[in-house]
Amino acid sequence: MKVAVIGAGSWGTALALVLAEAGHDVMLWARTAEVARAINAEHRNPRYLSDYRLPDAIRATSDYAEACEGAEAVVVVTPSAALRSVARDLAALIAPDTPIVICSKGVEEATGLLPIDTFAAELGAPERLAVLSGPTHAEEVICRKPSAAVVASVSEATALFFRDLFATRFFRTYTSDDPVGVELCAAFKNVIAIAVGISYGMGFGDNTAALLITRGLAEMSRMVVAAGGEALTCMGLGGAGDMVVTCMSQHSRNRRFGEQYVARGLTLDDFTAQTHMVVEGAIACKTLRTLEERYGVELPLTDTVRSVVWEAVSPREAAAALIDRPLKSEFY
Ligand SMILES: NC(=O)C1=CN([C@@H]2O[C@H](COP(=O)(O)OP(=O)(O)OC[C@H]3O[C@@H](n4cnc5c(N)ncnc54)[C@H](O)[C@@H]3O)[C@@H](O)[C@H]2O)C=CC1
Ligand SMILES: O=C(CO)COP(=O)(O)O
Repeated sequence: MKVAVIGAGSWGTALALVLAEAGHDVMLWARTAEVARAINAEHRNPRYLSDYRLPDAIRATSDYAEACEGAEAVVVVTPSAALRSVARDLAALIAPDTPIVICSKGVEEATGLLPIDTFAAELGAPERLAVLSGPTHAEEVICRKPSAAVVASVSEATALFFRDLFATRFFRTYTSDDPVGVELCAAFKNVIAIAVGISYGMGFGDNTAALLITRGLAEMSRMVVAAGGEALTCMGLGGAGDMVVTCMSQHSRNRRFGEQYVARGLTLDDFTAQTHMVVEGAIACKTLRTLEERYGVELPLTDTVRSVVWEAVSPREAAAALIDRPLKSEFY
């Protein structure tokens, strides 16, 4: 099958490899002609995961029309902040029934919309839309370490289509009918990974990390249920699975941002300038506020991360405020 992958950062590059290994012809869209040229000439992405040779079945372009020409499926892997403009660009280039899967993790800042809803607002036809999420660091997928992801869609046929499109011996895929739950979990776990990173950066230990992860899962479930998703999704690959890997893995940018930047008084701009990578949790701690207000749920960890990253509250002050919260029952 001919598959267009939109976005040639770490995750787009790793997913292109998965799709090539699954036997598809992949056209990878990169933002710059220089990256596309290098992938075609040297079979390596010069900016991300550049140690790994990419299969010959992956070709690259910086031209949207060329990427989408003849595509039988579209895989979107840009930072979440770019999703609306990607949806607008794609609208004119792909057939109205071409299936699209979004692999970005975040919430739209201006509207509080989840990725599928942002796409549906531009393209209609939510049945052909899906999201893919899970505990899947690109750095491990690119060297074919066994990993698994969930594909969620309101349409069973679309979920099955993408499940089968990606499935390989090292990348196992499951389906879900709860895109809202999967998308919210994906946005949340990045915020909690920043909190865990800050906590380690302050010299706290594994107990504190487990406390943040578990209370983060409670916060995640409250929001998912309030938004119409299923609590069980929070126990799945896109929930607990991704929460654990993002909070504990050396590969996580969100955790690294918390541990090596926020805890040391450095900013998001410092991180971006040094790595050219996206820290979705730094944006999500702001964008989730819209949903917090819309659904009237309490998100103390998300609020705390936002206050430290954006409102100049010191990590020590923020930790003290959390510890001093009134004692209560665990689940009610
Ligand atoms: N890296 C990973 O292991 C995983 C990442 N993701 C998600 O995938 C999405 C993309 O992340 P990565 O591939 O890791 O990015 P990255 O941090 O490796 O690189 C950023 C990429 O975004 C591109 N970019 C920046 N602004 C853009 C714009 N306005 N329009 C189009 N492209 C733009 C850059 O050219 C670059 O290709 C994020 O939402 C992330 O949360 C999901 C699962 C795993
Ligand atoms: O989503 C991811 C792993 O599943 C990537 O997390 P980071 O963006 O923190 O690296």
